[in-house]
Amino acid sequence: MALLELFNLSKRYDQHTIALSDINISVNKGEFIAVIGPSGAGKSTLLRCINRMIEPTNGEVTFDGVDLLHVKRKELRRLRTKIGMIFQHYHLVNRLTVIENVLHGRLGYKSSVVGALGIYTKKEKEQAIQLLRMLGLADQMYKRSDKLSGGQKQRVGIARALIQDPKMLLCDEPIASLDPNASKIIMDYLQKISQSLGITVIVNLHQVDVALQYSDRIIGVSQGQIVYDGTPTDITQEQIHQIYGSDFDDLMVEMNKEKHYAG
Ligand SMILES: Nc1ncnc2c1ncn2[C@@H]1O[C@H](COP(=O)(O)OP(=O)(O)OP(=O)(O)O)[C@@H](O)[C@H]1O
Repeated sequence: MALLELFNLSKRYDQHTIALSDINISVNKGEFIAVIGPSGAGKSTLLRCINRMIEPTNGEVTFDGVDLLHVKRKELRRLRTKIGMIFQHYHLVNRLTVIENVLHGRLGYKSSVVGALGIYTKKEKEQAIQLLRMLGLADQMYKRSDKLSGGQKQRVGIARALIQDPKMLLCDEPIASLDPNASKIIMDYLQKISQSLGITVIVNLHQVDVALQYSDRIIGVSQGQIVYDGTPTDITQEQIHQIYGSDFDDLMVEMNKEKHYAG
């Protein structure tokens, strides 16, 4: 059985903006999927419709056998703990320490009172420490989060998502604010997490070369529709051109620049 299925998923923001139309995707456990496409194609909307951060206009989202669009609030909250989210701008609480930010990932499991008091079990704290060690942040645990580099902040974001004990991670442009070195570290961690923990990863990316390098499957989105769904080895230059349309030339210039910097 697929872990996630989208049937005819559509999102219309207003009369003139159809961000997604009739998206159909079936995702298996452990898959590493890169969603690529030009700016405004609908990548963010797609990711956010999956966990209902954005309400889809039509269609169905089935996650782990449950119809997500018709569950009650409480059940949605429970299911969302199984879907970790990673953001371009990290969404950390700056004045809190690294470990406190990671523990925030447990809030979905707690009543609002217990959560507001910052009460966490010994087991949760041990798990936070273990995750921070795994992500190379053992020395940073008690630092304020705003003292970290971008790449370190994103690793805190990953630890916060993992402490939820998720079955799937949705990553919305996780490396768009990072330099190539930090980007590589983050992508390597996401790949390792997917491979060693069997967690499904869906990642929106601007960088086609990164998508080709890391994913098992590429979903190309253009003007709210899927125009490619297949392996990175099968995708042709023409298909990349079709996905990016008039942005294709800029993309090639960017890719060449990155190659140049990488030596
Ligand atoms: N809150 C909103 N209200 C109205 N229109 C929106 C809203 N959010 C996004 N859109 C529009 O929906 C379309 C898809 O946007 P979306 O952000 O999903 O694209 P994207 O592929 O993630 O782009 P980018 O790569 O630039 O982040 C765009 O035309 C955008 O202008």
